[in-house]
Amino acid sequence: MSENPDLTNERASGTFETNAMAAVIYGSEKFAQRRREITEAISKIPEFQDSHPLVFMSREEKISEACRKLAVLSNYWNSLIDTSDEEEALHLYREVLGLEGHPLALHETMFIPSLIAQASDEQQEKWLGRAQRREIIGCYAQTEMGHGTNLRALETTATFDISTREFILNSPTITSLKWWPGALGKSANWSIVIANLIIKEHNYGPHPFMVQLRDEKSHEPLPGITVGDIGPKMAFNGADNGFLGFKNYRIPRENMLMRHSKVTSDGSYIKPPHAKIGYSSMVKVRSRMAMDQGLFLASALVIAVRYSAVRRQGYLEDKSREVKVLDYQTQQHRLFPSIARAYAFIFCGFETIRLYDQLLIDVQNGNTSGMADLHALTSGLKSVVTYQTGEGIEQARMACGGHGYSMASYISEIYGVAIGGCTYEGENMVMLLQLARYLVKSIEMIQNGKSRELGPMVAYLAENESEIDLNLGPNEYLKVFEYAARNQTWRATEKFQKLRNSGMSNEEAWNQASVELTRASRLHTRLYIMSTFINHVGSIVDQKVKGVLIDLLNVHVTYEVMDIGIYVQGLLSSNQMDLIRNQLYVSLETIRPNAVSLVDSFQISDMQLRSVLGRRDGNVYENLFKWAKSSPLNKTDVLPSVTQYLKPMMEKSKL
Ligand SMILES: CCCCC/C=C\C/C=C\C/C=C\CC/C=C/C(=O)SCCNC(=O)CCNC(=O)[C@H](O)C(C)(C)COP(=O)(O)OP(=O)(O)OC[C@H]1O[C@@H](n2cnc3c(N)ncnc32)[C@H](O)[C@@H]1OP(=O)(O)O
Ligand SMILES: Cc1cc2nc3c(=O)[nH]c(=O)nc-3n(C[C@H](O)[C@H](O)[C@H](O)COP(=O)(O)OP(=O)(O)OC[C@H]3O[C@@H](n4cnc5c(N)ncnc54)[C@H](O)[C@@H]3O)c2cc1C
Repeated sequence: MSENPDLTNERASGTFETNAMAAVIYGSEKFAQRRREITEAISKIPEFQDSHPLVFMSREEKISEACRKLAVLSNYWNSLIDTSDEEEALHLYREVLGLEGHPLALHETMFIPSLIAQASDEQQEKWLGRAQRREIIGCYAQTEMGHGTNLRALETTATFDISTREFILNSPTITSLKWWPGALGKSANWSIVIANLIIKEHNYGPHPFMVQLRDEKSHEPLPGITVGDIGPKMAFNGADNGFLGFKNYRIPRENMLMRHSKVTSDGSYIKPPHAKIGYSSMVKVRSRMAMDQGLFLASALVIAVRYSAVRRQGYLEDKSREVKVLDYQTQQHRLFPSIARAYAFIFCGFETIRLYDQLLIDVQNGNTSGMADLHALTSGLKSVVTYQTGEGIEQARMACGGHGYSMASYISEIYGVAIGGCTYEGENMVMLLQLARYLVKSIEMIQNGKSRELGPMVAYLAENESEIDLNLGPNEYLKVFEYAARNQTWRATEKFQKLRNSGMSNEEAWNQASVELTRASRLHTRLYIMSTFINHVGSIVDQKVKGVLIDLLNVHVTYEVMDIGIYVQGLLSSNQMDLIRNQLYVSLETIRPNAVSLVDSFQISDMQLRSVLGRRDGNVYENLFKWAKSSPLNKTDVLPSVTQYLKPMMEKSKL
């Protein structure tokens, strides 16, 4: 069937090449090209198609479908991608497995990275190759039923038995059961388990251990292990998040991951070079989250923008033809700032992935000095992007009206998966407070006359306000954001200090200042996102692409500043606020002809989108009808439940 002419016209009105934009989004022409090649190759392999729409499947069917595709994938793996390239691998996974989770998700995102970061060279020799060849399937078991945030209160123990040189793992209480780890329930046969290291009755706190859970031949749980699935979730139902308990389960001493902390055979403990080095797998995932969430948001926007360009409802001036809903200013205001955020998140994502890779090298070379900075940055970023992604996806759903609420849009699934990110890898509020610790310390450095020692990301906290001339462009908006973040950080810090100086304990003062502190963290992070966006656009060579991204940046800076209006009242007059508001409306109009091309540029395939509304060809209505007819409820005209219950009820009522 040919493309919907409304979309053809939209594409014709774009002022740039989507392939050139994709090269900017994905960091290089080479990778953007590789993504297309991988997508193209996959589309020719029929076994990769869903056997029927995932949304009509039970959990068991979804998991089985994911396993089926993984088995097929293992035959093609080496021919489809450069296996040493993590981004290619992740693209392949997204295309084939989608976003609902699968048995290898944690294997790739946490198990292998933990082995790389935490296992000694000998341990890597033993396990890493096996994991990379997928001879074993691993997961990351840290969270317990009773504790996820407060890692110091984890209850699982790994007690060193000097006589046998083994660790004995135990789950002493119900609340100590590992609870949530992805792929633990039914798929993984090995796990990195975080347990308290106990030697001669001294608790050295949480450490990572490599633990075999299931027999490699029968896949049956090993004696001493209780393991299973935790049941259905809001989303991610293609994943078997699990529970895990240990009863006097013994593992060799060599199974404690010993790149950094060590236990010798006589039971001596060797400290790591940094107390939190064992938390690096979390930092790794957090450093990926801006990118992953940017892509979730992008997916919802591809759907909503394409659909809004073919959905006609109501009239503007021309009463002879209904208007595309994308032409309503309210629709543009609902969608376009989110397009800008999706771009901004992806740009930040590439930056934090690069920073993590660098940190990994530094740490392997004994330099841990960058850990605190990256922990603070990624803590704030994961919190802000997950929250704003959730907001943006929900707006995208509403922008699709009634059909947005149907699973045919697939937006609800994207939403459910994306907002999981507000919780996993550290609950958002908790992570904002981690960043706040860093910001408060920075203010204390300024107060102690050490401004010169501040890192580049917090140097603005020591600066004075300057005059703002909004006609000068994005950098002036950055100054507005700096003002807001600086003011809020000082205010929150001073509140905390005042409470503490009044005699309150440090903890209680912190608690009573914490809402204000989280606000400071959000503003600081949004400033970082904006400045990364501005820097990125500044570096673009293709002038057509650059021109459109400047327009998108204008949407971003004006929308973001309007959104934090309350924090800039002392800086901007109401006339200046009006000016910004009007600039935002102008920017929405400017970007309108490029809206479809901007979302096309994400190059997210129909196979991955799984959305009837977001189809690239825009042929929504006929496919919506086809999709509804394929619902299992429509297999028969009369359901057994009608025959069994409703008919007798109606007949009884007639009497
Ligand atoms: C393969 C294809 C898949 C496709 C991929 C696509 C998309 C992705 C989609 C899905 C992913 C799927 C599933 C997600 C998997 C999820 C996994 C998990 O959730 S794993 C579990 C994660 N758990 C957490 O994040 C726990 C959160 N809690 C913590 O991190 C810590 O407990 C907390 C809150 C930081 C406090 O730690 P604690 O030990 O109590 O700290 P202290 O108070 O003793 O000390 C605090 C000081 O330590 C510094 N600190 C803390 N963490 C770090 C760190 N990581 N690095 C450096 N420094 C750290 C902290 O700043 C304090 O320093 P100061 O005292 O202020 O100097
Ligand atoms: C989809 C999904 C996948 C997951 N995958 C894994 C996995 O593979 N492996 C794994 O180990 N775990 C996994 N988890 C668990 C996840 O990491 C934890 O749920 C998460 O870290 C939050 O911890 P919690 O559940 O203990 O929340 P809680 O800490 O109980 O949070 C409850 C409330 O208390 C507040 N709170 C808690 N502490 C503080 C504080 N100090 N200050 C202020 N407020 C506070 C929080 O902000 C929140 O509002 C997953 C979770 C989900 C949802």
